[in-house]
Amino acid sequence: MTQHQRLLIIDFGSQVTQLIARRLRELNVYCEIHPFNAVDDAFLKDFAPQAVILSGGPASVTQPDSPRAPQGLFGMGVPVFGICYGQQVMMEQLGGRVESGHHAEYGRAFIAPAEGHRGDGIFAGLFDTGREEVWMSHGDRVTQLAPGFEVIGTSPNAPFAMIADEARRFFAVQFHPEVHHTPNGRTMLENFVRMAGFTGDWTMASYRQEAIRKIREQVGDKRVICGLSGGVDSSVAAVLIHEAIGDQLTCVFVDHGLLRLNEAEEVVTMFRDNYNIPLIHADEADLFIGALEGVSDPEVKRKTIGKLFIDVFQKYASGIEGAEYLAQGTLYPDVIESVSFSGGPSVTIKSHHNVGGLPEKMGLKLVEPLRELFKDEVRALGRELGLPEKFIGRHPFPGPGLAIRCPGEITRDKLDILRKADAVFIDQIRKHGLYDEIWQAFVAILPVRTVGVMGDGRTYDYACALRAVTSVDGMTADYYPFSHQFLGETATRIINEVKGINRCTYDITSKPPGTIEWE
Ligand SMILES: Nc1ncnc2c1ncn2[C@@H]1O[C@H](COP(=O)(O)OP(=O)(O)OP(=O)(O)O)[C@@H](O)[C@H]1O
Ligand SMILES: O=c1[nH]c(=O)c2[nH+]cn([C@@H]3O[C@H](COP(=O)(O)O)[C@@H](O)[C@H]3O)c2[nH]1
Ligand SMILES: NC(=O)CC[C@H](N)C(=O)O
Ligand SMILES: [Mg+2]
Repeated sequence: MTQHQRLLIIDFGSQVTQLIARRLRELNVYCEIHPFNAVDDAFLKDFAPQAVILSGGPASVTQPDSPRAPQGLFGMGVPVFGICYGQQVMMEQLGGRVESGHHAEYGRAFIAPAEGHRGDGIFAGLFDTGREEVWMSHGDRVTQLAPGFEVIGTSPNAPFAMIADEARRFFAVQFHPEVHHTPNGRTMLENFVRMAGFTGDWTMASYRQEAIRKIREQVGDKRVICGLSGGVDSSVAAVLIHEAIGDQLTCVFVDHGLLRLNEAEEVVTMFRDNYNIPLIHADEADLFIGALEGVSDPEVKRKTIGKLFIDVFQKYASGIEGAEYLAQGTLYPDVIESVSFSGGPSVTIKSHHNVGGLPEKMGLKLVEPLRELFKDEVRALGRELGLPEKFIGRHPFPGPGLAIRCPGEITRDKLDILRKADAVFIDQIRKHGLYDEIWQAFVAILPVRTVGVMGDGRTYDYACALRAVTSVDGMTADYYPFSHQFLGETATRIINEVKGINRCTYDITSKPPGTIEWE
C-alpha cells in the first residue's frame, strides 16, 4: 500500500463518485474509492484513512436494506464528509432524520448562509456574494439534524444543505461539491483535506520513486514484456519500467494493419531514437486482416482482435527466456469500473479491447504500474519521466485501431482510403492549432457510396464522417464546435486529396447518447 497520507472514499453508487477522487488528486491528496459493501471495520483499520468521504448514491436511506457506512467509522476519530446520499446516511446513522417526499432538487440551486454563519471552517471562502451556487440532485432530504450538528447553509428545498459538527469534525452537504457546476466545490474539498491534516504529499515525483521500487521488488531478476502501442499509457508504463529494471524489459509493438498513416514507423523510430529499450516490431497485418475478412459485426471484430493480440504476445513471450511478466498500461478508471457498486447487472456497450484475460492463458503475471492513476496523472508522470511532449499530448487511439472506424466489412482498400482521410483531418486540426483543445479526433469511413460530380465526371465513392470530441476522461464527451469555415476547408481537402471519398459529414453526436468510436 502507498506510504502517502490516505483518504478513503466510500462509494454508494453515485454517477459522479470518480469526480471526488479526481478533485482530491488535483489537490495532491492520495485517495481510493471502495464500494460501501467492501468496507467494514476490519478494512477501515487496515486502510487507516486520515479522512473519509461518503459519496452520493441512487438509494434512499428511508428504504429497508439501503446501504450504510460501517458504524465503526464514526468512532475512529477521523474527519468525515458526507455528500448527498452520504449526508443522508450520516444523519440516519448518527441519530437525525431523513424523509422522502416532494422536495426534489435537480440542477442548479443557491444556498443561503444560516443565521450567524458567513462560512468558516470547511465552508470558509464561501458566500462572498451572499449566496452560494451549487449543483443538486436529490429526492430525499434531511429533516432533523443528528445531535452535535448545526446548520451552516440552507437551500429552498434542503433546510440542512450544509451542516457541521465541528467538535467531531463531521461535515455534510446535500449538494455535489465534486462537479464543475458547483463553482466553489473545490474550495470546500480543499478546506476539508487541509483541516484533516493532508499536506499534499501526492506528487508525481514521489510516485515515480515509489513505483520504481515496487516494480523492482515485484519482478526481481525475471523478464517483462510490455505491449507498446505508442499511446500515452503504454509509453509511460514502458519508460517507467525501463527505468526500474533496464534491459530485463522487452517491448512488443504489434502492427495489426489497423494503424494510422505512418504510425508504425513513427512509434518505432521514436522509441529507438529516444530510448535504449529492446523493441520488437511485430508485423502481423496479414494475420489480423486475414482473420477480419468478411466480418462486419462490431463485437465479433473486437473479440477477434482481442484474441489475436493474446496470441501474438504469447508467441513473442515464449521466445524470451525467463519472461514471466506482462506489463500493461491499466489506469485507475479501468480498475474502478470493474469493482464499483452498481444497482444491477450493467450492460456491455462494447467489449473494449482488454488484455485482462491474458495472464491465465499465458501464465504471465501482470505488472501494472499505472493502476492508481488517472489519464491526466499519467501525462504528468510522463512529463516527470521526460517523455517528448509529442507523445504525452497524443490523442488516445483504441487497441482495435481503424477496424472500429470502418463500419461494415473491412478491406485493405478501405483502410488505405481511411488512413489518408484521417491524416488530412489531423493535419488540418494541427494547422489550425486545435490539436490540444480536442480530446480525440478521427475519421470514420462509412459503408455507403454516394454519387458525386468531379471535373464534369460522375463519381461513385465512399462517404466519410469526421469526429472530434472534447472530454475529460472519455466517459462523457461533446462534439467539438469547429467553425463552418474549418469544416468546409477540411471537406474540400479530403475530397480533393483522397481518392475514393466524394462526400464528407461531421458527426455532432455527444456521448451519451452516442459513443466516441462508431463501433
Ligand atoms: N498495437 C499495439 N501493440 C501492442 N500493444 C498494444 C497495441 N495497442 C494496444 N496495446 C496494449 O493495450 C493497452 C491498452 O490500450 P490503450 O489504447 O487503452 O492504451 P494506450 O494505447 O497505451 O494509450 P492511449 O489510451 O492513449 O491510446 C496498451 O497499454 C498496450 O499495452
Ligand atoms: O484501448 C482501447 N480498446 C478498445 O477496444 C476501445 N474502444 C474504445 N476505446 C477508446 O475509449 C474511449 C471511449 O470510447 P467509446 O466512447 O467509443 O466507448 C475512446 O477514447 C476510444 O478510442 C478503446 N480503447
Ligand atoms: N445524488 C444523491 O446522492 C441522491 C441521494 C438520494 N438517492 C436522494 O434522492 O436524495
Ligand atoms: Mg491506444
